[in-house]
Amino acid sequence: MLHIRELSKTYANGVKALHQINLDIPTGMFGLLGPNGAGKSTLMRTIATLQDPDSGSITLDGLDVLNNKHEARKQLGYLPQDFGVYPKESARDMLEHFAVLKGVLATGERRDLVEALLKQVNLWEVRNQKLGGFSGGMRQRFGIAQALIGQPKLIIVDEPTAGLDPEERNRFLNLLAEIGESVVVILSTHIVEDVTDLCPRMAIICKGEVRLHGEPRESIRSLEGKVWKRTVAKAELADMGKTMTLLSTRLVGGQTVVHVLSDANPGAGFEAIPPDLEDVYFGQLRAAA
Ligand SMILES: Nc1ncnc2c1ncn2[C@@H]1O[C@H](COP(=O)(O)OP(=O)(O)OP(=O)(O)O)[C@@H](O)[C@H]1O
Repeated sequence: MLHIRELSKTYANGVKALHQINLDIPTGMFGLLGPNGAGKSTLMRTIATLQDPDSGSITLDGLDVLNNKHEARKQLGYLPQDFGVYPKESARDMLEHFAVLKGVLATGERRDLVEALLKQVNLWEVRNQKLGGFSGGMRQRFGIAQALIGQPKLIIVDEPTAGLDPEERNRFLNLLAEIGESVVVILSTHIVEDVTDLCPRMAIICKGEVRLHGEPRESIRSLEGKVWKRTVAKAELADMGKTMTLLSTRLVGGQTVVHVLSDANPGAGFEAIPPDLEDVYFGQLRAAA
C-alpha cells in the first residue's frame, strides 16, 4: 500500500505543480487521470524518488520513501514518459545491462531473469533484434520488462499508451493488468478509456490538486440521471455554454453532439443517457476551470 500525504511542489518559475496531494493506493491498477500540465509527471517522478517535493510524505508498506530513497528504489520500477533506449542494442543485451545496474550480478541468475522477463512481455521471439527497429508497443513492453527487474512492489507507468495503435494498446494494457494482480501499479494517463477498462481505483488530478479519488464505478453512479445528450447546430453552442454546464462537445458522423450535466431535463430535444467515466472526468475538469 502506498500512502501519499500533503505532497506539494512549486517550481522555481512559480508553477504550483502539486498542491497538498493525499492519495491511498492499494495493490492493483490505479489510474491517475489528468489533462496536460495537471502535475501527473511531477507526482510520478516524486514517487519514483527522482525529484523532491517541497513538503509532504510518501510511504510504501511502511517505508518512508523520501527519507530512504536508496531502499525505496529497490522496491520500485518506473517506466517514464520519455523512455529512451539505445537503438543499436538488442532487447536481450539491453535488459542484461539494466539487470546489472539493478544489482543482479550472478551471470546464471541474470540470464534466467532476462529470459523470464522477455517471455512475460512477449518479446522472446525478437530478443536478438535491435531496439531501434521495435514498434512503439514493443518498446513500451520492453520498458515494462526493465521496470519489473528486482520484483518491485510498486510499478509507475507514465502515459504509456500515447501513440500506440489499438491492438498494441490492448496488448500493453493486458500486460499491465496481469502485473497489477500482485503489485501496486500506478498508470498515469490522459486517456479516460485506459482507466475505465482497467483500474478498480483512480484519482483525477487537475492543476496540481486531487479533484476526485475513488472507484470509477462509484463516480459514474453518482452522475446517474444527470447526463443529457443532444445533437446541436454549431451556432447554438455558444449560447448553450452560457446557460448550461457543457461536459463535452463532439463531432459524431458530421453532427455536433453535446453532453450536458443537469439535475433536471435541460430543455427540448435532450435525452438522458447513462453516464460514463468521460462524463465524470469532464465534469471535474469543468469544476476546476
Ligand atoms: N522543471 C520544471 N520547471 C518548471 N515548471 C515545470 C517543470 N516541470 C513541469 N513544470 C510545470 O508544472 C506543471 C505540471 O507539469 P507535469 O509535467 O507534472 O504535468 P503532466 O500532468 O505530467 O502533464 P503532461 O501530460 O503534459 O506531461 C505544468 O504547468 C508544467 O509546465
